[in-house]
Amino acid sequence: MTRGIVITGTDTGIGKTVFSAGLAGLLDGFYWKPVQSGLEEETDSEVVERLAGLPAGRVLPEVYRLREPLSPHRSAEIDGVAIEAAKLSLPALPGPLVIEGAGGLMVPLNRQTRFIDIFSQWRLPVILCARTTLGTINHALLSIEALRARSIPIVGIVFIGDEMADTQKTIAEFGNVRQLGRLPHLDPLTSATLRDAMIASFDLALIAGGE
Ligand SMILES: Nc1ncnc2c1ncn2[C@@H]1O[C@H](COP(=O)(O)OP(=O)(O)OP(=O)(O)O)[C@@H](O)[C@H]1O
Ligand SMILES: C[C@H](N)[C@H](N)CCCCCC(=O)O
Ligand SMILES: [Mg+2]
Repeated sequence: MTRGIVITGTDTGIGKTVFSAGLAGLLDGFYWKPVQSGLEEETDSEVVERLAGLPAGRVLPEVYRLREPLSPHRSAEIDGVAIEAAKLSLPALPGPLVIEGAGGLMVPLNRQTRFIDIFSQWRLPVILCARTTLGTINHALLSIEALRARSIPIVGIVFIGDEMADTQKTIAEFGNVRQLGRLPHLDPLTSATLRDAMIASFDLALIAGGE
């Protein structure tokens, strides 16, 4: 297993946190959301604590907790906080770490740095999460191109939602990426249904094997 894996996505609100919770649970690992914007609703770390089924202490504290549910750069400005990339250094841990960004790759942390710049420094393998609904081909292929332009290793793509066989195949072919699996919409979404769906939908060896 690699020491860490970055979960990014084509957009915000597509299911990165739910997939990250499932993956951290499956790996019996740790979860880290370094920058959380939006504190009024359940935070991503709290969602993972609820869904991953991990023992206490496996969800690391965020480095930045920003009040407004906006792009982190703006949320930080409103809170009077300057996000410093140097503070987002990788923690050393005794097990695999699942790291979630916020939104997609080009989301800014401040007026100079975007998530993709940090991912590029970390040099960790990345899993790209994508919706299956219309519009996703463009978002997914642009995201893959941006990762490749920076030589960021791509483990593969995870789809979230109802099966769209041609869409998934088209992205995998044009993007030259592996399809790691598809997490269906779960109702109810609980720790148990998520764990069962993760086991049924993903081959851990494929994910843990890296690029
Ligand atoms: N597989 C799923 N089954 C049921 N509901 C889901 C699933 N995936 C995501 N959701 C729901 O969709 C919403 C958005 O998901 P999630 O918070 O994981 O998105 P995200 O990509 O992490 O967003 P952000 O960019 O804010 O971190 C949540 O309400 C979540 O419970
Ligand atoms: C508030 C939201 N849930 C995320 N935490 C942040 C998403 C930032 C998206 C910015 C953008 O691409 O316009
Ligand atoms: Mg999230």
